[in-house]
Amino acid sequence: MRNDDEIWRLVDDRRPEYAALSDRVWGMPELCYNEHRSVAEHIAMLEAEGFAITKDVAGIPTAVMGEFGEGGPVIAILGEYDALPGLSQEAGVAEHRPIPGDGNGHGCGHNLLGSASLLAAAAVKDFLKSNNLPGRVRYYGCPAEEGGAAKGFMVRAGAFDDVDIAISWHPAAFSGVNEPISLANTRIDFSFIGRAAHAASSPHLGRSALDAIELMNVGVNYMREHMPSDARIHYAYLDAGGIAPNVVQSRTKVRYLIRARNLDELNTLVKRVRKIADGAALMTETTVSTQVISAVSNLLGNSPLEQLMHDNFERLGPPPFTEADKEFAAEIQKTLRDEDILSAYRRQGVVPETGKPLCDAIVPLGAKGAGMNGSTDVGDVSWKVPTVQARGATYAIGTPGHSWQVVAQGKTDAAHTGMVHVAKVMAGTAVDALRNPDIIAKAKADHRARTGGKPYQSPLPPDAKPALGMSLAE
Ligand SMILES: Nc1ccc(C(=O)N[C@@H](CCC(=O)O)C(=O)O)cc1
Repeated sequence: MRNDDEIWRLVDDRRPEYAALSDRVWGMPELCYNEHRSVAEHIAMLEAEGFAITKDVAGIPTAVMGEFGEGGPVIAILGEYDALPGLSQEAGVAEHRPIPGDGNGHGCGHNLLGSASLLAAAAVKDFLKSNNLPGRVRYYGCPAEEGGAAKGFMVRAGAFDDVDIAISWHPAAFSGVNEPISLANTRIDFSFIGRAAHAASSPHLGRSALDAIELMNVGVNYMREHMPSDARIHYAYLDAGGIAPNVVQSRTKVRYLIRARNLDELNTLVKRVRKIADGAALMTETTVSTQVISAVSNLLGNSPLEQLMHDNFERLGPPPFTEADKEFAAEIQKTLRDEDILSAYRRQGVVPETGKPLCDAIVPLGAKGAGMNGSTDVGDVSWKVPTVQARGATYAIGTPGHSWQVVAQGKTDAAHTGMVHVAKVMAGTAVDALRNPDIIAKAKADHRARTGGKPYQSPLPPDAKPALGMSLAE
């Protein structure tokens, strides 16, 4: 029997337990640093599997690490389990049907992300055991990917200092090695303080903190034409100053999310946004203070690991979706526009096909897609240690990210099949690296060449802390 067969069987055997874990986490969608029940599910599974468990990684109550093995290289497999606000949705239906409750939903598929990564780590554990191999496999349960930069705080606290390589994945419409392109970003809250006054009888005595935000937004809107074209700036009002139009708003808060190709471009933009905020405060005779909520680096690729993971994809073939899987995916596609589907192909750099609801091929390594204009805190792990990510098909082609359609497809057989499939790819990649130290040496050399040997620098200001217990709308 080939060893890669053994590792894949170790993954397959666990499908029922890990599909159930994913479904339970789907059913308790928790946000940014509030994933207490979800991490408890992951801890219970780590205990059942016999991992040595470290809780509260980096002082974060919803972060966990499980380790198995002795000596040898350290392979980290990264999982996530946070959900998104406003995306509550019934499972298995092809229409928008929110569930009564808190409104949260697994609109980025992190229920699958965490379960597949833990599944892969568990299979590698048993492989190490049965083959009596030196080496350590770790599962990192990472919270708050959606806006909390938890992995950045974990890296900064030293949680990856002795890791040799890191492996992760993300649910997607296509299967293949993830193109290692994402935007660096930071979230900064700007709080303005003015002076309240009767808006009709003494408006001249008031100084509007709401005007300050509006002028800041206008300033940033004018700046947009004069920034790198792939940079992004978004904002959300956290506090517009109250509901009374006849009171001059004295306190307001706006959250800015600023993104750029790399940290240098990001830092330049952040300085300009800060100047605009100061300008708005000057114009309105208000004061402004700021708090950095999160910051993440762009992704750094690693050619040897990408090749290794791609070889695993090729050996395994595409996920074995059934006719029933395709039928439901086709129902989901009826809720999408042709433009959604075409743009999904374009983003992958793959020639569009019609009448194909689910991925049935492996995206070629190096296919030139549009690049990811989103961000991920895996970026910070990737600057610290050689890192590779898969994308694993779990939903219909064209499904937009962060949508009710992702949530609706989060518990399907297709989702479970995609989860098991990508767990095999990750476990196979880990086992190949464990059995062949040369691969790890090559991955490290590639990493050194890309970073120029410069030690990792956190984009987080030294006084920034994980935004624990903070609701996203605070
Ligand atoms: N493979 C993926 C990784 C991240 C995301 C994503 O949507 N991330 C969020 C949060 C990123 C952050 O702020 O760190 C975003 O870009 O807005 C999507 C696909």
